[in-house]
Amino acid sequence: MPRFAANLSMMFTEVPFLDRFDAAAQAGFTAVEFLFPYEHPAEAVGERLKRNGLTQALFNLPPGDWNAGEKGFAALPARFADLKASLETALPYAKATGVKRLHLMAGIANRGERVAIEAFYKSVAWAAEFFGPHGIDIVLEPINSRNVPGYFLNDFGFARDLIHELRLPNLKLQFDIYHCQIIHGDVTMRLREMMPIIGHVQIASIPSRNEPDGEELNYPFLFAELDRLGYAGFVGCEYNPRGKTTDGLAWFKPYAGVKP
Ligand SMILES: O=C(O)[C@@H](O)C(=O)CO
Ligand SMILES: [Mg+2]
Repeated sequence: MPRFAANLSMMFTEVPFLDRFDAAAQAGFTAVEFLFPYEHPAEAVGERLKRNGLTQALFNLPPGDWNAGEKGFAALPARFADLKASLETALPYAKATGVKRLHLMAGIANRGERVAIEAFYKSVAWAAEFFGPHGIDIVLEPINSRNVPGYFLNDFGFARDLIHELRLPNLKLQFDIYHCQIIHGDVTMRLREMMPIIGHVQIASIPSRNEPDGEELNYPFLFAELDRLGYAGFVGCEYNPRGKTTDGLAWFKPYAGVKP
């Protein structure tokens, strides 16, 4: 049975960020993820997590100025110093939460340019080697160009090849099913092919990015497929609830309370 993690950047936004841990636990989640914790002290985040007996499944490394449109800088050659600094910023949050995987965002850059590709390889290797001694994986997530125009990493095949080429034991793929369906389709066959390198999975309905209970994909089939494939990681619920978060959790009822 999949182990679901509530995404606290998108779910339970009816309450302030730190209160979302309590709300997720009350709803039956045993794990959480979110995009960025950096506006809050690391100790406060860790305290909410532990108070609720939650496991931190994932969060993202600092992306730069998100409100100005930055989406990370791993593929931006001129931003390598920022990349290195961002790893130091994230480390206390990783320690406070005990997270075992961090998402490194690529940034807005042209994958047709060699300098961007070289910068990305260099940043990915640096980040993985930085966090390896801490027992933390770096995960890379292809993101569709409809949601994030110009995003460097918008192809699952490119991410797979890079992971195979770099051969770093703590470098994995973040397989967001929502993005995969929009970019390529053929989700089940891609899950089967890429399972050995998948470090994290995320879900949402397609195309609306709401609860995984309808529209284009048959999620009960995909959840069973993850089990058939022996996937033991987390499944992040990265969706925008249609209404109140708890009103949209009927799909989750059979899975509530599953221990990580
Ligand atoms: O799919 C997404 O958008 C997220 O997983 C993310 O990390 C970047 O926004
Ligand atoms: Mg995602």
